Amino acid sequence: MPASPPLVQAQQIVKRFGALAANDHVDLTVAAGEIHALLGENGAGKSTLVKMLYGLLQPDAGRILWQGAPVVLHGPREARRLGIGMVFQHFSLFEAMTVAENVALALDGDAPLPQVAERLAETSRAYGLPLDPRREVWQLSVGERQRVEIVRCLMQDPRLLILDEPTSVLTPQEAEGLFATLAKIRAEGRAVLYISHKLEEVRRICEAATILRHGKVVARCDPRAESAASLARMMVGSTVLGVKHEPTAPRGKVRLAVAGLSLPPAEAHGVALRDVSLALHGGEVLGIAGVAGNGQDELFAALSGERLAPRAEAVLLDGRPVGRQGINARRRLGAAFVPEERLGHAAAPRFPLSENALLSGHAAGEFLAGGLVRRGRLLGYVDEVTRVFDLRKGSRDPEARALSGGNLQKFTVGREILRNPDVLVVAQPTWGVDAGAARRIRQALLDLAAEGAAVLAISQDLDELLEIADRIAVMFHGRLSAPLPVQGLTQESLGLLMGGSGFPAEDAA
Ligand SMILES: Nc1ncnc2c1ncn2[C@@H]1O[C@H](COP(=O)(O)OP(=O)(O)OP(=O)(O)O)[C@@H](O)[C@H]1O
Repeated sequence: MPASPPLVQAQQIVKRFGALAANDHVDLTVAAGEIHALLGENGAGKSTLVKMLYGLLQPDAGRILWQGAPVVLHGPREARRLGIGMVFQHFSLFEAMTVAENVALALDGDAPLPQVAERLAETSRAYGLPLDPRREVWQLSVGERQRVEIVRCLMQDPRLLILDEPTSVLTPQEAEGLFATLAKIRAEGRAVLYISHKLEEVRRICEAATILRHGKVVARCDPRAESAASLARMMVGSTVLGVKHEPTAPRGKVRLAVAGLSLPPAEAHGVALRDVSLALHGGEVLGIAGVAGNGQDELFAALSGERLAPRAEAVLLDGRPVGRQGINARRRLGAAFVPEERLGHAAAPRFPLSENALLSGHAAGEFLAGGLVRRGRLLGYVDEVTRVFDLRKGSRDPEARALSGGNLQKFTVGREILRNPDVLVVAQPTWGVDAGAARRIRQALLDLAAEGAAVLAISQDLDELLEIADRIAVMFHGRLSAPLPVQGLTQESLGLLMGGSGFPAEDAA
């Protein structure tokens, strides 16, 4: 009996953006019942390839075979009809609508809402992805939003599920839940094409991998037989080293202080900040750990001035009370901020990088002369961020949305670090960047601190915090623990704190 053809094959796919070959004769084969990793540096061409498999982009050359037969996918609807589903890095949910309404909107067909809600509840139960169909999306944590996207995709009964960096914003526990779901999907004979920069998890859950570099396939392997280091080497083409860091006790003067800050939730179901205090010293990296949705976003907003404190003295920058001042005033005093969401919050998608640099730099008078924008300096600044953070992009000053996710992350972090701030508050500094770029960003944060700046890093990546922080504090239900020296901490001890141990009993209830 002839063997059945692979579920999907891409053969000699070429995709160009101007002069740049984002995919250069790429071959990829995914079998049914396989979790197949698609690996590569930021900008290697992974998203471009999967967008073609999902009908969002058309190849310039090459062909796609579905169960052995050539297909031309003019759009996602055609891809879905074949049995291809995709969950993107950037979510596409309407905040003001309920989970069920969002799902109903995306389904091809016009099933009545109660029926959709019922199927949704069934699917979420069957795959261990708990969701309440009646909740509005703005109330959901990042992890819950991703669940909505995955369940919505599964409701279309895909044979191939494409996941673009699904765990980059998940806690370890949420990621474990997702792996259990993927195991179930595989056991049903479905295939998963899995894009991730987290090489340890790729080794754990994937049985095949295709590795891209500069748009070309450079290797295929069984990740289970590799180490994270050997996978990184194949991706980057050279050995990726760790950062240089000797954690120390705080020595410099206090540059950022928060004193007894309480803030009601910004929205009906948001998190209240409760009596938060911290003192961040020059020369120090303070890590903030916590399960998503425990007040980290609210803390970021209060530190940046996007939300004002009730009292000016609740937030001090180099001793100056700034609690009642907005983000630009705080920038003028030497602070810089990198929010978690890079497209929409950290960067305006349709603005070129130069204008995005102006957006955060103008407050401190950078790039301006006599009220006019100094365009040459702005472009020079984009060039510098590009050089120092190794941005890969198709032109000198593209729109933010034309950058690959990881490259935009490098830009939004690099833009602030190169301003040499005295205080840097950064959320998820290496979200979605490859191993080499993560090392570069982490080292740059450490170098900034070594020069006397105070760095506060909010991150869900405990390995990252253990690598770069001098002290780590944990957020739970809007409270912040006392910071602990990193030397005595482990994943496990942090995990316990993140679950509420050591916090007042009424919080853990
Ligand atoms: N619409 C576009 N216009 C111009 N260039 C683009 C466009 N989309 C992607 N590119 C470029 O194509 C290259 C490949 O991008 P792609 O998003 O496929 O990379 P990736 O491997 O998914 O990266 P990451 O890990 O950062 O998500 C990048 O250099 C990117 O700047």
